[in-house]
Amino acid sequence: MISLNIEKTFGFISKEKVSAYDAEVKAAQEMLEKGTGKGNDFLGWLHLPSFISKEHLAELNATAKVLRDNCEVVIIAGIGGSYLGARAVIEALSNSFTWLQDKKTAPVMIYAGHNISEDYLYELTEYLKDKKFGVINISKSGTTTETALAFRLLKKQCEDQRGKETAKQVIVAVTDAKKGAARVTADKEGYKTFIIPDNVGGRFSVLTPVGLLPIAVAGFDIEQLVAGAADMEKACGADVPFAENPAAIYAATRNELYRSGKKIEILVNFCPKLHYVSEWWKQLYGESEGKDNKGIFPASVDFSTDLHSMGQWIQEGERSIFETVISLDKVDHKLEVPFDEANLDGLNFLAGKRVDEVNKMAELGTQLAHVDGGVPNMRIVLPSLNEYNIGGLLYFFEKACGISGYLLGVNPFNQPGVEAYKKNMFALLDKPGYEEESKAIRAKL
Ligand SMILES: O=P(O)(O)OC[C@H]1O[C@](O)(CO)[C@@H](O)[C@@H]1O
Repeated sequence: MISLNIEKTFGFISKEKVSAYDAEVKAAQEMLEKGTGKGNDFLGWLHLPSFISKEHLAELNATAKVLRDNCEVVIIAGIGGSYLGARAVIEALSNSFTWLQDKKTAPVMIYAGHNISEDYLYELTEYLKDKKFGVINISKSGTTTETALAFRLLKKQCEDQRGKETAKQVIVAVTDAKKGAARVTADKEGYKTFIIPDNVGGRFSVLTPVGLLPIAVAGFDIEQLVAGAADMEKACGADVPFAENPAAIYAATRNELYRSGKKIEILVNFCPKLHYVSEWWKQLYGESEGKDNKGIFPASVDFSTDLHSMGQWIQEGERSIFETVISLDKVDHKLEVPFDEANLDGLNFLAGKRVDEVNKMAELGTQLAHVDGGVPNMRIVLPSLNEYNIGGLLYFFEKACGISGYLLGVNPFNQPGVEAYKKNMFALLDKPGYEEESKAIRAKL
């Protein structure tokens, strides 16, 4: 299970002030538990891990098997919360070069419906031309343009290449129980469907079929993922005292840092497999807290890579940032730096050391340098990359986000601001029903 260390924030904020959040956090936990806070119709994620049944997981695994048995490639069509959680888990647990390996143990997983790039979609459809592929179409609203557009292309291509009957076996929809175009299409075509519960918002949906189905298709153990989340649900429960509750401490510390003028939180990893965990986290916190002209700006970096690009800014730029490091304790493989007689590169001081030891010293050196440079540092220790630990990490962030949003005084479960670009785009594209907006926006051009 993960652990949290906030010692390296205490040169910037006081331990006493963080501890003083106890009452506020209790109130936030109570609002979540009793459903008395803002956005209380979207609390379905709160006890989701402990409610997921064996039968539900078996049904997901059975559908995953159909896709695994019948597809060389599976496209996950979705955007935001409808793909980031799945991608975060799959990339964290996969071999870094999985798609280049000759011996495949699972279909190649490809993501679409998260951009509107013509080149991306053209190149994808070209690649798929000789592939037996399937699609998981994921959209809670069922009407998101990026996803709907990609799915329209993929559905046609799948039917053209594999025939309508096979296409029905290898296209699965994850969407609302009743409404939206994705639901209408799935019902009409007779696709297997999974429901995204009404009371679970997109960014909190990784432990629904939105995340679980693609993760199972990729060959990972969704029972262990859910078990890790369920144990974290207990560890972060409302009955767990503040000082022992990692979600409470994380939420309190980041809010105290924010109140002290640290407006940007940078999520850091030293393992590229965690890149999409950060992408998922950015949506979770960005959409939940960035409203009412408030909110910590969630940013992320992959170290040590980005130490050579963003390192300068972090070390010496405006002191409005803090870092939260996901520190991977145990790596999966062993690789030692070889001894070289000639030592032309001068690296013999590392000979015999594990590559991970070098990485760990880079991590420690960075933490000390950044703290010295005025950047408060929190550290989340992830024991190793497996389903159980990742499940726990995801739930930890979700729970802390719910608490943190209430500490900030916003509704953490809506995202009204996302509509502005959509309205303008539809007006510019002359979508029926947007006639007035079209006129108004053209007048501005
Ligand atoms: O699942 P949907 O409805 O396609 O939405 C995808 C994403 O788009 C948003 O609704 C923003 O428009 C996110 O909150 C969500 O995760």
